[in-house]
Amino acid sequence: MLRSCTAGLRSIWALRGRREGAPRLSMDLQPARRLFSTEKVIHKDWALPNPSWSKDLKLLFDQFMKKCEDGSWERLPSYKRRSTQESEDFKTYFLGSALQTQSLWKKAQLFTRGFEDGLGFEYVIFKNNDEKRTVCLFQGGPYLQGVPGLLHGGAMATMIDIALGSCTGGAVMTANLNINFKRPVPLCSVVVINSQLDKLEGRKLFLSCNVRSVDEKTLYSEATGLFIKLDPEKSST
Ligand SMILES: CCCCCCCCCCCCCCCC(=O)SCCNC(=O)CCNC(=O)[C@H](O)C(C)(C)COP(=O)(O)OP(=O)(O)OC[C@H]1O[C@@H](n2cnc3c(N)ncnc32)[C@H](O)[C@@H]1OP(=O)(O)O
Repeated sequence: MLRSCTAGLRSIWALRGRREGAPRLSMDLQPARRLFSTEKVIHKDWALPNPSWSKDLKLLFDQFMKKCEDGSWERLPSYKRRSTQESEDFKTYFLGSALQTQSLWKKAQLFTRGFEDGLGFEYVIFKNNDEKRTVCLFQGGPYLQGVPGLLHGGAMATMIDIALGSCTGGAVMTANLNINFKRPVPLCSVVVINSQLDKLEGRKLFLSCNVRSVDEKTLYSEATGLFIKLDPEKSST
């Protein structure tokens, strides 16, 4: 698996500098073109295959895309930033004025999408709305190392948080996350995070997930999470 990651990395370096938003490109661009390029990066859907994806990840992706054909599953797009009304509402109703400075808001982006292809978090989430569950396919790149050769537990926790969050809807925040790390995850390997909504109690959403290897033989982690639907009457900051 590490070998496939190294092969992927070679193509990443080959692509470096030619990708939208890469530092070498944007340095010498005219302001208007730079803005155009930035816009393209922001609106790009990152939950799609790129050359760093391993064979396992691509195979699973294709299998789930097939499941989407009858409408029972949907692939969730993923952006560095939301520019939707939903995001605006979140900003207006739930964030304090301190966080609303334009310059900060423009710079901010989802940190899992801040790495170049293959180096950090490569993932895609598929959702089954009827069954209130999601499947997240995740390949953690070399910049997510903790113990040498292994994925950092914090990186795994991040993905678990995102995976559980994908089973919710609307404006929610994580109130509690409880993870049992059962086996270490090899760096650059692909894991499958199966998440589900177990219970809805007023504004409280109780969720759980497990993280397994592609062949399902290894159980890496199990987790539960409590997410709270935000109350527009209260500010979160
Ligand atoms: C609109 C979308 C925009 C989209 C934009 C782009 C998004 C693109 C996707 C990114 C996906 C990333 C996913 C990252 C997800 C984070 O990283 S979230 C960040 C980490 N979490 C936080 O910082 C949360 C900090 N905590 C808080 O702000 C507040 O405690 C909360 C969670 C909002 C709750 O506050 P509250 O609304 O005042 O609720 P409160 O009345 O205290 O409690 C409500 C109920 O929950 C219970 N409760 C609250 N906390 C706990 C707890 N820890 N344990 C047990 N029970 C609890 C209470 O006991 C109460 O129970 P009941 O009395 O109703 O039975």
